[in-house]
Amino acid sequence: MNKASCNNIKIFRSIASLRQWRRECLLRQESVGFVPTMGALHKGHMALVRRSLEENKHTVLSIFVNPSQFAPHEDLDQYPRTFESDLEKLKSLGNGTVDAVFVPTVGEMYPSGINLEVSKQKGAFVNVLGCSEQLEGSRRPQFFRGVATVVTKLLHVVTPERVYFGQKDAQQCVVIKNLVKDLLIDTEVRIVPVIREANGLALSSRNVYLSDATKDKASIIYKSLKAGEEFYRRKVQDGPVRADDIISTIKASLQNSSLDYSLQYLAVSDRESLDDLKIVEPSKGALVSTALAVKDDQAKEPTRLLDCIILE
Ligand SMILES: Nc1ncnc2c1ncn2[C@@H]1O[C@H](COP(=O)(O)OP(=O)(O)OP(=O)(O)O)[C@@H](O)[C@H]1O
Ligand SMILES: CC(C)(CO)[C@@H](O)C(=O)[O-]
Ligand code: BAL
Repeated sequence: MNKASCNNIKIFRSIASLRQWRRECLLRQESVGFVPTMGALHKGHMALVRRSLEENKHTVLSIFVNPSQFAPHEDLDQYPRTFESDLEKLKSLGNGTVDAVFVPTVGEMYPSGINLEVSKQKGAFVNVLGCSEQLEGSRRPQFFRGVATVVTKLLHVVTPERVYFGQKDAQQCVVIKNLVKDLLIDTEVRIVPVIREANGLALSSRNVYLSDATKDKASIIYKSLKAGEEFYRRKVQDGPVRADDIISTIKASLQNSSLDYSLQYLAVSDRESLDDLKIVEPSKGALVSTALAVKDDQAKEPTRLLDCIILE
């Protein structure tokens, strides 16, 4: 069996070895929780792991930098790959850590091969229509097709009772919920709140591209979202609130900061359909999500930072 063990954490590098272990769990009627990641683990990932540990007998975490969600001009090659320190972080959780880490190869995950140019791709892909095109999708047109495809493959292999995603990637959560519903996949999707630095910056693997000074300045993103939320809370006492007024409040806060950024989108959306809202009704609430391309002297390319809050 292609399986290695590391302080009791099993490392599965092939689909067959993971499936064999999964079959044994099924025979013993033991539940499995699954945390898909692209590695470069941080406390945000650990929050997903902790939630899975609480709710399942076993937990599997996958590390796979999925090529099909990257456009040819994006950072697939530079994306941080830190397997040894990822494993150390998982081990440091102690006895209550993951049972297994699944690290498949690109060849096994894409038996027909994978080309980053969509027009040159062959084989089966999954599209979740209606919620993949706006927000992130407007900036990264092939992104959710890649995410939905790889998550479908991973769910076929792991067949977990529950799968865990972070609210930071708010649109991804909506896409995955619809994917699981529409393809009749037998797993429960669990969403875990955003984990942040003490200053409010959302943890993200791509934060490693930024200097400490820029990370400090980037904390204005969450502070600005919170300013929007406070504005909403004040106004909603008198009835529905105009989305444009929430957006203006957030933009004003961002513009008053020393962060060097260009705003890719800032939207107030329906929490389920992701449709743009003109008015936020207190009974329905809204998702406020944003992406900024942040410039840093240390990095050649701007770094895209995502964040969001839910208005309830
Ligand atoms: N700060 C966070 N709080 C909660 N969940 C998070 C956080 N950051 C990432 N996650 C979740 O961890 C899972 C794996 O994400 P991924 O490995 O892409 O890390 P990431 O930090 O989102 O990386 P990137 O910088 O590429 O966006 C996703 O479900 C993601 O939403
Ligand atoms: C869900 C995911 C692991 C699919 O590659 C990725 O998009 C991520 O880490 O958010
Ligand atoms: N967490 C999102 C993964 C990506 O940006 O590719």
